[in-house]
Amino acid sequence: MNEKQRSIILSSSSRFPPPPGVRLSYGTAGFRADSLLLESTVFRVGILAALRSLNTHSVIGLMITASHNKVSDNGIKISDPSGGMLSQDWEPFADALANAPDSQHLAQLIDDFVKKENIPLEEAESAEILLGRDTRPSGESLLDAAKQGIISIVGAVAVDMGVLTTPQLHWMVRARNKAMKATELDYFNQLSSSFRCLIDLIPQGSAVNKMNDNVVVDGANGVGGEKLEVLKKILNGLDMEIRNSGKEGVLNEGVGADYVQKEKVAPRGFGPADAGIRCASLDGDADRLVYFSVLSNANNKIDLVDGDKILSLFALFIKEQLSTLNKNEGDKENKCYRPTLGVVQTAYANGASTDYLKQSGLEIMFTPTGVKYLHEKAAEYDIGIYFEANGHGTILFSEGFLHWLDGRNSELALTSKGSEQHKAAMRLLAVSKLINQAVGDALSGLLLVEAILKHMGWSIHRWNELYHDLPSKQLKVKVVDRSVIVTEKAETVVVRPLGIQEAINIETAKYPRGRCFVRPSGTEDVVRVYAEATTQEAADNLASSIARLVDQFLGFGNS
Ligand SMILES: CC(=O)N[C@H]1[C@@H](OP(=O)(O)O)O[C@H](CO)[C@@H](O)[C@@H]1O
Ligand SMILES: [Mg+2]
Repeated sequence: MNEKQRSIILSSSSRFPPPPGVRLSYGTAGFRADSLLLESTVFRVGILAALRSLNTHSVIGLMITASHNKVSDNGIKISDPSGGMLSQDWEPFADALANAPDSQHLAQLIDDFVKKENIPLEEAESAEILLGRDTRPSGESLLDAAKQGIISIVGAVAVDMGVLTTPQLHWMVRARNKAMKATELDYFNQLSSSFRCLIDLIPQGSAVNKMNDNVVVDGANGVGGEKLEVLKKILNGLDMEIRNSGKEGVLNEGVGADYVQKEKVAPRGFGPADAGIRCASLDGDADRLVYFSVLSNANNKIDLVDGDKILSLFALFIKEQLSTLNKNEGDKENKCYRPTLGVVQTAYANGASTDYLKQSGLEIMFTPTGVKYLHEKAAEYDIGIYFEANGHGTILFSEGFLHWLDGRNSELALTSKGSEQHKAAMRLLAVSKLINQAVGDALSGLLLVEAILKHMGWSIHRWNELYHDLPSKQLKVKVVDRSVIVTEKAETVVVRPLGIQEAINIETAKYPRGRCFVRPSGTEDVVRVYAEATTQEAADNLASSIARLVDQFLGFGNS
């Protein structure tokens, strides 16, 4: 890099010194920490985003959020040109930048990296970064730090898109890079028109009643609730009530998808009066969605309808539409394209969901935890559906399949307009527009669930009855150094330290249908334990005994 560029980086970075003694890592979903520690990291990620934009000759996104974490935390993550997560081979550079001890080291790192990757710094006027933030109070000043980082690469442009959900920002980045309309209004219009299309295609006589019509949504006191209020105004055909939309109440405190899924209780603002009603919960940046219904016998207990069940509903619907589309076309090879359909889960998927999906004839793949892995795998199919149990997921359609489907749809419109086949083609096209192709999106996921339930004429109870979850339990164990745990087989087997897995196997074998695995968290300084068994008591006991084992092998020796 030239002297001018170098001196700009040196002087601007000296205004954002890193907090002493803090080591940050890009982790499962970007950098996350107490917001007071993040200014320097965010500034440096701004630089990285500008370099990434130059390197890919595309628009890059930068989102300031800590999702479901407490309001005093914040974080930053990057959207790649496709709208997906930052390419994993840049993560070590992100880590190195964030942890450079001073401006000199930082400038040197950048210089080395620019040379190594052949980044055309002299073309910086073509770098453009879209910035978004959630509703956290620290967001504004952190966004400013990110801007300072971006503009310290001479010529790079930062565009502040304001308060957004994480999936909205990813959607915009993807749309911009495909030269499509990319404003927030375009996003809302695409969602509402494709939703309307699915509603208009609902078979006559589907059992609809008032109870089935109404959905109540917990907005986690965050950006999702706020945006849903806007979407609701332009939506047609959905009776929706939004609570915890952030006007009062603290972000993620006793509310939101993470709380509902982990604690299995109703969020604040919901109670016995809601018994039987279909309810949904978003997380703090609206990329996760779970459903629930409040049980009448108090204690705020709920029936949880988690990401696995959303996945099952989507898979069922897609499979049904595909088989309708391909009906009677057995001998006409050219018309009958058999797209590959795959489902992607992690080890946290409830075993009952995996059994159900297998019995339904679906191909299931497992990846390690973290959307970046699931997304990558799902993209290998013509239609790839992925979900984490916690409610993050989406449906990906390959360009090739969409191209074929478009053609088939036009053909059917001419030869058999309004036929079942034609409707199936239109539904699949509408789903591909409704569901976010960049990342899991609670807003678009919610609309798709609502449309499918209406299509099937199902209540939340009917949906929940698809299969019965096996009782499960999750625990966290603090250990001395969680990075010593190395896992294989999509995190289901510990290969290091030696001996742990054998001990886990012996313990698990004591429980009928017992399943258990441990892995180091990518977002918290803990080891997570997951156990499943035929009764809640057995799952609890299995989880506790494995947690003790982990502590014996790796902990501080308290057990
Ligand atoms: C068990 C669990 O829910 N893990 C979450 C959590 O990751 P951990 O690596 O387990 O901390 O946060 C990730 C990012 O939000 C999410 O992708 C993942 O599913
Ligand atoms: Mg989130």
